[in-house]
Amino acid sequence: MTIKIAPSILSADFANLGAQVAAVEAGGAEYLHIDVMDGHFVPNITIGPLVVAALRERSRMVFDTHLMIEAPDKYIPDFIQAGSDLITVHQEACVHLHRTLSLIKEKGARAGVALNPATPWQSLACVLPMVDLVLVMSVNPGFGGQKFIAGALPKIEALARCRQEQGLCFEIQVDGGVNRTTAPQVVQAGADVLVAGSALFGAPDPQAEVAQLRAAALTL
Ligand SMILES: O=C(CO)[C@@H](O)[C@H](O)COP(=O)(O)O
Ligand SMILES: [Fe+2]
Repeated sequence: MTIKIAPSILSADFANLGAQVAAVEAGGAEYLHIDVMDGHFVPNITIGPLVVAALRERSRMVFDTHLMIEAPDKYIPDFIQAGSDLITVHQEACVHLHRTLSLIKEKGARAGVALNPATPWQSLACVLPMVDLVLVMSVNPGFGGQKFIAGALPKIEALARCRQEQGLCFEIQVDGGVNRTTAPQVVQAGADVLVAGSALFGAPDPQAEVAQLRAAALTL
């Protein structure tokens, strides 16, 4: 079994962002998870396209941009232009989800959709064939360092089952409270991509911690 590790820069030292990103890339992380917050959809404000463009000069990782913003269509082209490979929008923030996912693909990126802990996976039934990734939030979005919500596990299992039954190929990503203890649970449930912020950037050696987290996740 293979999984991908997606360090969330929300928990990085922003005064040393280039070095922190280089460390997790050297540690073998496949995706760089970039949390974009607008102070409306979630009660926090973070990163814009300028930061994505600056990091793009320094990294070859897949840039995985998690948009926690209202009306995302307005900013999707800017984030893709800045170097995002994958754009994930929230189901709860999209009035016309099909249109938004189509826009991401038209602009040349992979399309993901995220679900808050209170949102049932069945709300995605009509768009699953067109998405590249489903992000299951295992905390309420807005902040790093929160406790894992175990209710995410049956949702991951149901999505993995649906994917198999329908012959679909989207990745299942889990975001929030993922650490050496919770990682094996989410992988057993069927997750392919693990986002980790505080567990990686809060570790004494973030570069080494990427491999430690991967090893722990695959301990079945
Ligand atoms: O999207 C979010 C939070 O809204 C996440 O990507 C967090 O940044 C994950 O942080 P940890 O829970 O791993 O510390
Ligand atoms: Fe995130």
